[in-house]
Amino acid sequence: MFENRPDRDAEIVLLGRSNVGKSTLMREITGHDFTTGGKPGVTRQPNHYDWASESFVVTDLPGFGFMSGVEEDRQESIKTDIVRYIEEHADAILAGVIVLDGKAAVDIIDRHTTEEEIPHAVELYGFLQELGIPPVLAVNKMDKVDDRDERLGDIADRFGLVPPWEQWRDTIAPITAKKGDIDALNQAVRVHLEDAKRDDLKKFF
Ligand SMILES: Nc1nc2c(ncn2[C@@H]2O[C@H](COP(=O)(O)OP(=O)(O)OP(=O)(O)O)[C@@H](O)[C@H]2O)c(=O)[nH]1
Ligand SMILES: [Mg+2]
Repeated sequence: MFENRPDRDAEIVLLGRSNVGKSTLMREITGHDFTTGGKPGVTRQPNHYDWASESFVVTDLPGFGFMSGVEEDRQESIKTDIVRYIEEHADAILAGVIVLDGKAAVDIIDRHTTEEEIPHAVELYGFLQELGIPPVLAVNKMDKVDDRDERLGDIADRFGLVPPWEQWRDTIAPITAKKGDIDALNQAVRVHLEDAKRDDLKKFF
């Protein structure tokens, strides 16, 4: 179980498969350097960044899905811990940012869509909605995507959002975290902070 969460009454969480760029995005949001790496499974415990003055914390959760050198049981238990964490702190969480690799996401989702299986990211999206947490899809690594609108339209479709993707700017945010281009995400998060009547936190995004 994850146990190092600071006691704060407002939170934004970053979720997503390993290696999609969660910790890189965390660095861009907070200005603080978190360990990032080329190998999946770098982050094993949540990274929390909190502002004492505002009772606000941003949390970079460990990646789920395939992690090199991590046993399957361990991967399953990380997933269970993530689900429990979200359930436990649902009242505080004002948005759940699901980070996707813009270039790989559609293929990964399609590969895992069968009669018995829902892809993790899609499952997580529905899970957040059930708990009343607004999900935001941060479509990262857009620097590697050439057919931008088509790709974003496919991603919208896979999450049950009717294309064109531009109708869903509160939910779909194309970004390139590595280059600090995260404006679309900041805008989406600000909308949800406003909805939660937490305009005081908009200055962080
Ligand atoms: N091309 C490109 N690469 C990126 C971008 N953002 C992150 N990366 C790279 O993707 C790799 C993984 O980034 P991390 O931030 O460590 O990913 P993570 O999701 O935290 O990974 P885990 O901790 O393993 O779950 C690193 O090599 C980053 O430099 C981006 O916008 N574009
Ligand atoms: Mg990480």
